[in-house]
Amino acid sequence: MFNAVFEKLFKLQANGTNIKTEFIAGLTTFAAMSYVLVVNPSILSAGGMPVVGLITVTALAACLGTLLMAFMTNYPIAMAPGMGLNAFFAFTICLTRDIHWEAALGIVFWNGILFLLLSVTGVRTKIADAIPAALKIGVQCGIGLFIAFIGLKNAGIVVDHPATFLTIGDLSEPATMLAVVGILLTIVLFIKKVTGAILISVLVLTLIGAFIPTADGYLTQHTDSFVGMPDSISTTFFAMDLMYPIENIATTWDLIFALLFVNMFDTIGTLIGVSRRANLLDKEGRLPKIGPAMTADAAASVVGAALGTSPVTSYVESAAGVSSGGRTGLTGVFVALCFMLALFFTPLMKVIPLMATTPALIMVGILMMDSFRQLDFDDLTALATATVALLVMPLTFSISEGIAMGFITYVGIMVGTGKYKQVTWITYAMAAVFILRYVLDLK
Ligand SMILES: Nc1ncnc2[nH]cnc12
Repeated sequence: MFNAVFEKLFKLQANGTNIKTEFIAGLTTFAAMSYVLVVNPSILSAGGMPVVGLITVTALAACLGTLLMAFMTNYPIAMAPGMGLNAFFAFTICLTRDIHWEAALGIVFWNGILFLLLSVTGVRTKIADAIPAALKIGVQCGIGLFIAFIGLKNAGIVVDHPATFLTIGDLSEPATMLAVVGILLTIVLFIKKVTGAILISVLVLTLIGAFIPTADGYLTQHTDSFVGMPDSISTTFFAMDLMYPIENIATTWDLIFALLFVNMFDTIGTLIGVSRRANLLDKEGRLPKIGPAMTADAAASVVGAALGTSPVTSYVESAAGVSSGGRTGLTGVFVALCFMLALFFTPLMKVIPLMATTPALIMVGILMMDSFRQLDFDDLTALATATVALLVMPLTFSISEGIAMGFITYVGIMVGTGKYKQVTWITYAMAAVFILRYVLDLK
């Protein structure tokens, strides 16, 4: 019976998949992105939000956003409050600008509405189509490096350094060492074609972590109970101050614009990157349902603001599930279910160490790099454009900056080499907006 319903809703056969594959893909994507349940509350509370209930808010936002994407597009793309976007919310809007979190949620709401308007009017689709093919490859690989970098940072394998910015961490630390072992384990499992390799490694690392002592207990903290009722979200639910951004438009417009920019290009980059990996692009390299995908993404931010979190966005970690075979919205339905179930395991969720998710992130990074070979290495314009995007993303910790720099590089080279007639006006317009944004320092 389920077979028939799922077949009808998600066209499993036509997409070369089945319920079991989609189930494993859903678990894998969830495993790769589950850190959001721990990290998002800690970042939002750093901006002054009351921490109680934020795990519930994060899980609900991820669940609803992912379901929107699953049913509106049938793509295996999961959503959750985005990293980077949450940092912008907490550190720039709340702390630097001294705006109360309820007013900041109002800013997120209006950003979502504007985003929605751009999506339903098709402006965003035109923008996505204007991205040159080489830049799309650079974006996919750059996101791979970005996500691998998040993993390396979470595990302490790469740490900051006052003279060189970055350096190798202390690999004699048991947690860091375990992450390194986990990375190798994941790669070996993948080469051996073990189904659910990423998920297995997260679970193995969490288990081993329970036996590794640290200064304050064990790496995977021991807990008396694994299950419990979720915390209430009454403090943040519909707490957004919708009038603040309107009444203070002179001081909030640039924040709304910045959020809109980052959100839009994070989304475009992620959608293109993940769908390239899932072979969802058509012959011209375009994503057929990019319009509905963007609308779902924008609507999720509005829902997120109402629940009480920073913008909800398409997650690059979806590439983990795609790598284990996920091809349809059914993957997303399983991800959403996992988020719902995780709520009742809040005590258990709290003990999965951050570093246990590192191998998943590194593996996704490695897999996303493989499309670099599709680049025409004899075409220096393509190579330079893709390389700039690829480098800038991890180094600036931002998908958007990578896209911006890639656009500017591409247009700069085309104009400089006299091929300016081959560039579409919308690509020129995009490059102009990016240049203006840097010149006016609208970050
Ligand atoms: N901002 C973001 N965009 C895409 N994927 C993400 N995964 C975590 N944060 C993300």
